[in-house]
Amino acid sequence: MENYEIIQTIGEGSFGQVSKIRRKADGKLLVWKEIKYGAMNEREKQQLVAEVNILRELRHPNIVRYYDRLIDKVNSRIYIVMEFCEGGDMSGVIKKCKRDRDFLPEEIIWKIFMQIVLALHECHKRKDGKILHRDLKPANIFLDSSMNVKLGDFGLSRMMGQESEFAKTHVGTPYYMSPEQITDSHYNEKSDIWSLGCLLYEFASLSRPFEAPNAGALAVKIKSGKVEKLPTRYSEELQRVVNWMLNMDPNMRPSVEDLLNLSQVSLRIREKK
Ligand SMILES: CNC(=O)c1c(C)[nH]c(/C=C2\C(=O)Nc3ccc(Cl)cc32)c1C
Repeated sequence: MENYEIIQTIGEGSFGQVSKIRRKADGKLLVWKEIKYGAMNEREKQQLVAEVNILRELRHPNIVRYYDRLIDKVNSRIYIVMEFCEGGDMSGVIKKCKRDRDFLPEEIIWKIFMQIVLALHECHKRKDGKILHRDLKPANIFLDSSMNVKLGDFGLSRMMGQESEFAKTHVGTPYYMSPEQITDSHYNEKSDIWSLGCLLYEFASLSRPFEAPNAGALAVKIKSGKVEKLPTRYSEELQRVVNWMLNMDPNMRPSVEDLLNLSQVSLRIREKK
């Protein structure tokens, strides 16, 4: 801990406080996420260690970079040191757009979407078992200083997924939960695609596809499969891709590969190179 200086707390990440820190050796700005593991049982602790090890392996320009982990045994806390993204998270961007009544230009939406698809591709393509995000939402999508999009909080979600006791005391309203997760809480990569569909919907309409005051009413809405159309300012193509990902049948949803081959996405991947 002595290698870092805490600057300020910048957010309540899922399951832990996120603070902006400075590495003393070179003054580099980073963040750390504090996770209190005192209340975890043995299995959950194993899971946490396994998932931090997953984080360490993920190296991709669109995934928040893991730098270090510090264990404070005295206070049963683990600190995960990660990349600082000075643009904050997409939930902040969406709130600002809403406040200013300013829709995101379609061009920007596709650029953001393309980078998240690339990040998911990196995780889904892994040899030894896919890493499923399980918690794709605007608050887990970060922007760095050059507007590059970074998927954050990766991997920790298995440990913190709905099924774990530890998470039960921490999880918010699961707005992006897929229909199959509600019925048989069966989670696979097509559930990540459902959440990605909810994300893309929210970037365009600045509101969630399914809103409800509590988890019960939310489940009814998600199971109804009814979704408002996007604002008419956006193309048919954007509407079609959202509808494709929000298909009630997981098998009818696109794979990450299908999304990479979309003209709107592949075009921008080539532009990036
Ligand atoms: C208002 N929000 C901010 O100012 C903000 C900024 C500038 N950065 C963040 C958050 C992160 C950040 O900058 N890097 C991160 C890596 C992992 C996680 Cl879970 C969160 C972050 C936040 C919440």
